[in-house]
Amino acid sequence: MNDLDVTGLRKSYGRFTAVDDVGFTVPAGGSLGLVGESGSGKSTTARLLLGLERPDAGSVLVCGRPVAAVSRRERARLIQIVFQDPFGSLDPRLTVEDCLTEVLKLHFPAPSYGKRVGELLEQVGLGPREAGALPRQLSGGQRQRVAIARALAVQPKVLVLDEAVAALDVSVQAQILGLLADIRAAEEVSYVFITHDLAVVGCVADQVAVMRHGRVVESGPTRQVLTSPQHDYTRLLLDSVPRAAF
Ligand SMILES: Nc1ncnc2c1ncn2[C@@H]1O[C@H](COP(=O)(O)OP(=O)(O)OP(=O)(O)O)[C@@H](O)[C@H]1O
Repeated sequence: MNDLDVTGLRKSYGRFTAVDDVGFTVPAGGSLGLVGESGSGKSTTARLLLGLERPDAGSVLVCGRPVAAVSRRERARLIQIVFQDPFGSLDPRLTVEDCLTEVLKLHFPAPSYGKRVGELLEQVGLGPREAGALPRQLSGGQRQRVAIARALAVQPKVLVLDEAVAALDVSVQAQILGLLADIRAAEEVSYVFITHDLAVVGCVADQVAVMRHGRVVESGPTRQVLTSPQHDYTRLLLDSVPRAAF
């Protein structure tokens, strides 16, 4: 069974259609890059995947379950998202340890969460020093690691990363992408990488779907799409990549 089956998604705001007949699948443990320039409908698609907005048409199934029809709590166990700027999503008053404990308490009945918090921090390359820190005492890369740990704490089937490394400098980007690749190799989780950056896609995605004006204009295995693009728009995106990353 696929981790994610997306069919015929459509979302309009007034007369403007932001997402138009978008479909893709992600197999178990797979990784899909959803690319396109600003305004192409990527973030709207992300909100539809997460069930944060209802589509006008189409469906999102995570492991065969429709996200629109399950409870919020159950949905959180199916699909999680990490945003570009975790500052906005991390509670500034909670230490890293308290932030992770809070999520674990919501989803798992256990007398002690300390061990699991330690495991999660280790998984994202953080240790006891960061456990006691507040978000403002961490670097951007460390905060993003905390956001990833928090998302993984509920053991979701699918993790959506919406421009999750866009705000980081290139060396930290590479560290986080390497970390995500290691996590995928070790856990039963699949990724949807939403990005305008084809270099990111080249590093982490098995499959890629290229969006333009709310539609998927080209999709296929990443290497194939990056090395022999079929659509003019994909070629244009590739031509505008400033660095030789693939
Ligand atoms: N709530 C909304 N109301 C009206 N229009 C919206 C709304 N959300 C998105 N749009 C429009 O839908 C289009 C797609 O936006 P979206 O944020 O999905 O694009 P994107 O590819 O993620 O771009 P970016 O990378 O800049 O976030 C844009 O033209 C945007 O103005």
